Amino acid sequence: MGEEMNDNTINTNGAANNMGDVNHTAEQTADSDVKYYTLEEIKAHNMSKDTWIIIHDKVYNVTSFLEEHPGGEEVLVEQAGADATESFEDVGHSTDAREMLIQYYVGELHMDDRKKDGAKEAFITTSGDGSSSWTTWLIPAVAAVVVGIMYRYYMLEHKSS
Ligand code: HEM
Repeated sequence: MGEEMNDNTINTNGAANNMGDVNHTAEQTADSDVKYYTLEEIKAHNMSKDTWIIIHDKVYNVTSFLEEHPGGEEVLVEQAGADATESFEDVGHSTDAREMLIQYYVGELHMDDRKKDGAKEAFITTSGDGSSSWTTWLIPAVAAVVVGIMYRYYMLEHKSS
């Protein structure tokens, strides 16, 4: 659950997104044709000779980067043709790494293939938190009742002997 929340925060404020957007917007206004790729199209680039990955709904062709990747070629090929956002974020890549993304940018993930947006996930997370705060008082309350009962029994036994 912590991870989900973390992911949301990154989606909203993520340096990669913001930096990417700024740079890509400049490119886009120049020739104003952003390419949108469906998951189906991206999936075709799933081999070491031709490796595309998705990070935060942006599509990157990392074929030429495979051998340079400090984390190794294998991890990238494993994610080839798929969404690597979670693994990319799990590693906690540096700002330098995020800036490097720009040079491999080829387009955007098609709207229909994007996961439901952060707002909905945030809602689920929030309602999840609500139920966990409900359990946070219930558990100590039950524990207190049990301890109370045990104490009474102890006192009763202690009195009679
Ligand atoms: C185009 C996308 C990517 C770029 C530009 C990139 C770049 C980098 C860079 C520059 C580093 C050195 C450490 C740092 O500066 O953070 C690094 C390390 C690493 N990366 Fe990536 N990376 C990418 C994608 C991924 C993905 C998708 C994964 C996981 C599946 C991954 C796993 C790792 C690992 C395991 C390390 C080594 C961390 C360590 O040894 O401490 N990377 N990456």
